[in-house]
Amino acid sequence: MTSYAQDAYTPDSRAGDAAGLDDELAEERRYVALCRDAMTRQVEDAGLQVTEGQDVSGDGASAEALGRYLRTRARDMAQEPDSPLFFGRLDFDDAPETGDHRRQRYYIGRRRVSEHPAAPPLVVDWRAPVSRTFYQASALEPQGVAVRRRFGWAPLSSGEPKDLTGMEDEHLDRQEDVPAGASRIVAAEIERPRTGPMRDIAATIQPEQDDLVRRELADSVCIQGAPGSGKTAVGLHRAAYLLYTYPQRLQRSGLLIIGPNQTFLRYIAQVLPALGEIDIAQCTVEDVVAHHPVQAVDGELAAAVKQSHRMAAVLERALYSRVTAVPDGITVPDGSYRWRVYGDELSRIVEEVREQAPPYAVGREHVRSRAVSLVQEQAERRAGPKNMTWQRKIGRCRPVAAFLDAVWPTVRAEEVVAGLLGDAEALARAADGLLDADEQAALVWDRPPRSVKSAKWSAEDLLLIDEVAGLIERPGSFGHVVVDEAQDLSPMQCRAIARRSGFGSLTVLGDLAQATAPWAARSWAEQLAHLGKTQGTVTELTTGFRVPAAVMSLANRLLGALDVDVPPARSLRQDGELTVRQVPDLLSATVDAARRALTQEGAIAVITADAEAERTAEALRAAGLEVATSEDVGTAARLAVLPAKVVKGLEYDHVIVVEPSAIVAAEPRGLHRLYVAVTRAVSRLDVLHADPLPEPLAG
Ligand SMILES: Nc1ncnc2c1ncn2[C@@H]1O[C@H](COP(=O)(O)OP(=O)(O)OP(=O)(O)O)[C@@H](O)[C@H]1O
Repeated sequence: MTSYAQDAYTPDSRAGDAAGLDDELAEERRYVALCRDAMTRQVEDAGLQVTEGQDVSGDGASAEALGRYLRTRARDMAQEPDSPLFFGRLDFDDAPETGDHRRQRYYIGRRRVSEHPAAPPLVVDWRAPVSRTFYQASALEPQGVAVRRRFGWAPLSSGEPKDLTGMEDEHLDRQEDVPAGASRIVAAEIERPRTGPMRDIAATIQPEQDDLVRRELADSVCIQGAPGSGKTAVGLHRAAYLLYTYPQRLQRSGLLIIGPNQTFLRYIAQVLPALGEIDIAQCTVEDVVAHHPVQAVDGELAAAVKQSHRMAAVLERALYSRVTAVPDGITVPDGSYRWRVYGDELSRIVEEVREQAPPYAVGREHVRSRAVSLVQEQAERRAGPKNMTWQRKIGRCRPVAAFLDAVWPTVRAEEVVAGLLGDAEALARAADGLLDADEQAALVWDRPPRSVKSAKWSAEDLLLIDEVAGLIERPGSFGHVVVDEAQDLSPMQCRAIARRSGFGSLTVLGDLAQATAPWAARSWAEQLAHLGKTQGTVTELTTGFRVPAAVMSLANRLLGALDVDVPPARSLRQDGELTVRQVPDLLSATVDAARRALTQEGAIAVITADAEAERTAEALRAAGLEVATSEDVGTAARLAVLPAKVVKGLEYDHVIVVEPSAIVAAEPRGLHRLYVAVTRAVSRLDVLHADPLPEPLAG
């Protein structure tokens, strides 16, 4: 049974029962008022704790962190006095077996609201265990729920804050539920105009999405999802869920979100704070390995080789080529004694440590301590027990240090990489059987720098440095890492992420059909192996929440030509418009299309081949239109002109794709790029072309 108070939507109508509905709505509004009061007190309390926080914490740094946290919380709450306090209600069946005939009732919202910390919540956090039922219960499996109520919030008039305006009930106890496609409240959320950055979907998470959001922390999950199927949304909500459910473990080890570029990170930046999570590291994979500024650009072949997994083996060989044969035995002075350790004994130590394959720096220390043990055995036989201070002294004495520096020298990652790129012979030795002659030639620097310090590194070099640094010393592992647009990661980028999640788990999000990088993944099994999580499970999402059916069918025609093992997507949305027009003058047609688009609500993107973006933006500006660029996505003018390379992950109400054949021709995986471009549209897609359309779209 669905009831909509403002705008009654009643398949099983209670027509004539409008008065009853109004009463119920009035009752719910009273509950809103109660929650608002409690919320106001929470804000005041948080403000108070800010002041007190500075006095109670132990040291300056933690006082600052605590103060910052509390201030942010107080600010968030203060900024949201009118935001919907809850979006759902669950009424559970009576429990006659316990003699309890009151219906247990829970309101579900983005954050917990209570009159004081120890009181039962007025609103339960969407991540709490009981909230799972809100997302999962169905007529087939009611899970004890009698009625699920969804609330609609909207401003009563324009400019007003949002108010409770409607509700939909599903009587699961009478086997009635409303499929997602038929729910007015879900439809309103999906079809709302997009302005500004991405928003959370806590109110309308679908059961298959909820399943993924709530997987356990230890599970590594990989989500292959059609465009607009909610991969990014699921990844961000999973991050928020994990932080709520495993606070201690994740506070210790941390949670990291990796996105494809800064434009994308700006676009998603608001979702986690809106869900109550602040201070979560969000960065690109380039940021992860940013040991130095990028000051050089590699040629195509050099870049491709450096991104390939074969490079990992080359680097490992190069690093361990520094571990050399033991010259001779050593003599260690110790007061009036001289201890002799023979070369074959030392060789055995080095060999055994090498076999154990610890990180390089740890290996060096193992060799040192085992050499000291050999000395210690002799010393103790002759002169009695030796303590730690003695061991440290022997470990640092000149003969032992010289032996170590000879057979297992300390080394910096930059030196190893520069040693390869600056020396064709060294590279040939390390790359023998792994890279062919052309590949090796592409890697060697034309003009080696005078010193490692003055080397100018490319983006790919930083990956090599990170790989070697990881062999020397393992970096700390995050408890969980969410990786978006993971189909585009190269094997070496995957390895950089694997090093940072070795003891943690991963949420891997992507779409093989949207893979545009030259080294992009062909299968998830392969990508998971590079990410160090072969045990990760792959789940498909095929229902699109963004792209209307008409646009999706155009995209599915492209999909057929992409040679990827991905099922066609279906859209939940029957609205939307698609036009494909051949025009004599692209620029003036683009200006006209943009003008028409501006007469409607929402955000508009003009997507062109990379080389055409600037010219197109100028033409629109010359026509008097205000135009944003990729730098101010989600913040400035409604109309943005974007090169095709930055639109991955973004969405716009109205998309104008200009000259598809130029987008396709601009790069080897141009058809994939076009697939990404056309699937950015939420409501309307205009395709403008002067040249013939690419093959799969023609005819
Ligand atoms: N359950 C849902 N309820 C309402 N909106 C949803 C839901 N799931 C996804 N959406 C919306 O659909 C749009 C697409 O979601 P999202 O960007 O997460 O998809 P995606 O799979 O990452 O897309 P792409 O592959 O194109 O990057 C977003 O506006 C998101 O808010």
